[in-house]
Parts: sequence; structure tokens; C-alpha cells
Amino acid sequence: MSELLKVSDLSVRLKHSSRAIVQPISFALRTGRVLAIVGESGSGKTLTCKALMQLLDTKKFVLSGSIQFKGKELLSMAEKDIHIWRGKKIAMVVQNPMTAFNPTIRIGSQIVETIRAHQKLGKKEAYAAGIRALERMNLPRCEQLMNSYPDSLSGGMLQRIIIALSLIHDPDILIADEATTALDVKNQNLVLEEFEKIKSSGIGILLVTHDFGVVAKLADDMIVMRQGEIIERGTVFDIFSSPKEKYTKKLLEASNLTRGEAK
Ligand SMILES: Nc1ncnc2c1ncn2[C@@H]1O[C@H](COP(=O)(O)OP(=O)(O)OP(=O)(O)O)[C@@H](O)[C@H]1O
Repeated sequence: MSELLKVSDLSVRLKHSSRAIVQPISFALRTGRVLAIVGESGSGKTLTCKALMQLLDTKKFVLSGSIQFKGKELLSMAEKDIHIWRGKKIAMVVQNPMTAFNPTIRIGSQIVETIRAHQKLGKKEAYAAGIRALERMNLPRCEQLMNSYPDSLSGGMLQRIIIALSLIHDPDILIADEATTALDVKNQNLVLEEFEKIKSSGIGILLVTHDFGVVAKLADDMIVMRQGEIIERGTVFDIFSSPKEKYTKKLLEASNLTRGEAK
């Protein structure tokens, strides 16, 4: 297992403030592993992901520390080079799939446009690449899906389409920020099955979630964040079996999970 991502002393603060909202944090992600980031609302999980993707507005936020992707420093990378890895080597899926699509345009046209924004392909080739991406996710009736409008599909189906699209450039890392939160149990399970397959293909997954059930099903390792700091880290099994921090115990108790549910 090789190291894909190495985050060292990453901190995020607002420009006009001296206090960091993400304190210097360090962690690593390896191939074929799922690292869960858990913590209560406002603990800094999403800011951490956005910092990794360099999606934070530099007029507003100051980042320091180091983010190495396969040994290459990303934080000092020039803006013009960021597109080489963002969305390609490191892809991200977020919470609400409904907002990712324009409701007035058929799914297929949006997929074709997304693909052509990143790759020099004609419309027909991009359409074929879109179909292949959907088929790879085992989505049913892909031609029909391409012809559909977003609001005729369930949130789970849209999320699986987004995941399919996020994999189109064969990323090494997938960041999933509450990607299953808005879904019902059935769709959540389907998406988790996709993540299992993605993981076994060797992609490293950074999984942000409130849901310890999702952590138990999918993650290998976890970090617990509170007020911008990592307060506990370890394997999911160890933390579920014997959490050290009171805060972690409370989160686990609130989730009603037992040690038997960790892998
Ligand atoms: N654009 C912003 N401007 C100012 N403060 C922000 C901004 N985005 C987030 N914050 C603050 O940073 C802190 C961490 O927010 P973040 O969204 O990372 O939390 P989170 O752990 O992802 O929460 P949730 O689980 O609710 O998504 C919060 O106190 C939040 O208010």
C-alpha cells in the first residue's frame, strides 16, 4: 500500500482573523484504504476537504502547512497547474446530488459537456465515454438515463451518476463529503456498494460523514475532529472498541452502534 496523500500541519484561517478554524492537522491516505473524518457539525471537516481540493477562496482564507499528493506538493502549486490534478487525480463528490445538475437540461447533455470541459473529445465520443462511465457503475438502462431530466431520477441514482462521472479520469483519490447523507437507506447502500468497488480498485477514499453506520460499513481508519483539531485517530475497529476521548465516546453513543458493527 503506497501513500497517496500526506497532509502535514495543514491549517486554515480567515484572512482577517488570527485564529485558525482548522488547526494544524496531519494525516495520510493510502491506496485502497478508506479514511473517515468524523466530528460534529462545524468541526472543520468540509473546510479540510475544500483545502485539499484548493477550493477555498484565497481572498478569504489563508492556508499553511503541506499537502503532498504522491510526493508532490500541492499547496505551492501555481493556479494554472491545479487543473491537472483537481477533479482528475483527486475527485470529489458532495452531499446534494440534486444541485449538481441543471434541472432543465437532459442528463446526457450535461455529462457530455462535463467530459468535454476536461477532454478534447467530439460530442459523439464524449457521449460514448459517458455511457461507458455509467455502465462501469452498473447503472441500468444507460441510454435512457442519458435521455432523462434530473428531476425524473431519484437522489440515489443522481449520486451514482455523479460518482460515475467523478471516476472518468481514473482518479487516485476520491473525497466523499457527506455523499450518502441525503439518501434513503436503500440508495445509501447502493452508493456504499459502489464505494466498496472503488476501494477495491485501489483508489483511496476520504470519507466525511456524520454517520457512524457508514464508517462501520466502509472505513478502515478514522480521525475525529473537534473545533478544527484532530482529537483522536486510529483504526475504525480500535476506536469503535475502545474510544479514548470522551467526545468520541459521546459521538459513538449517539450513533447507537456497538463494537460488533466495526469491521
Ligand atoms: N466560508 C466560510 N466563511 C467563514 N467561516 C466559515 C466558512 N465555511 C466554514 N466556516 C466555519 O468553519 C468552521 C468549520 O466549518 P466546516 O463546514 O468545515 O464544518 P463541518 O465539520 O464540515 O460541518 P458540517 O458537518 O455541518 O458540514 C465552522 O465554524 C464554520 O462556521
